[in-house]
Amino acid sequence: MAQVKICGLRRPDHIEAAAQAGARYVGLVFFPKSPRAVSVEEAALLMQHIPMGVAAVGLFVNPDDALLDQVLGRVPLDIIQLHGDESPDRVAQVKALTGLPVMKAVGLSGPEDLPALTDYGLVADMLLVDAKPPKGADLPGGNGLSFDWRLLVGRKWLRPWMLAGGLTPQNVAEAIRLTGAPAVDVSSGVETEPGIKDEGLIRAFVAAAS
Ligand SMILES: O=C(O)c1ccccc1NCC(=O)[C@H](O)[C@H](O)COP(=O)(O)O
Repeated sequence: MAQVKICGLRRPDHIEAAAQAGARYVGLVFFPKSPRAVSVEEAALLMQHIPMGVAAVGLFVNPDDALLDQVLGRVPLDIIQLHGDESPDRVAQVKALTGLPVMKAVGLSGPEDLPALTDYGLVADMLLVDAKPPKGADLPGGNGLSFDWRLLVGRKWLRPWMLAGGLTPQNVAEAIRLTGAPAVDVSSGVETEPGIKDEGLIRAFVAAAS
């Protein structure tokens, strides 16, 4: 039914499990405050376990040019995911600087947040439609929170998009049915605790989404 991205992978065996299960994207988090963060060295090693046909997505939060250069000098990512407060202009700059497709995360909590998807659709290559983090949250994503999927019913954007936020093996099929999402992204829903992925949950999620 939908393509799957498993985000926040930190172990080679989990990357291999995700790929074998049929995930089309794996996410590596370059945000030090995250329990899923990887160093540049760790990421370079993890890349060796990502097979052809599976896209490596690097997740950044308000990265400066130096961080992007440093990571891309060692880690041949396929897609840059921007998950901070990056403006549309900054999205365009990152595309130009890196030469890579950029996926911009947009947090939703109500209809007032929907216009941002149109704005970013003009510059980003892909959109990640996520739940808006709670005020004061430590992380701008990966909080295991969902939003009201009915906000998305009947809507279309200029770019390919993924649905994220509080998805689990139990609810992902219903989320896809309701929203028509062509792709889905998960982190907390395939973990036993923050940052600790579970192979069985990864397999169950991909099976439920596909
Ligand atoms: O996962 C993180 O730790 C993270 C940290 C900082 C910014 C974004 C982060 N994750 C974003 C993702 O791509 C998640 O997959 C997405 O927000 C859904 O997360 P979840 O609700 O936990 O499945």
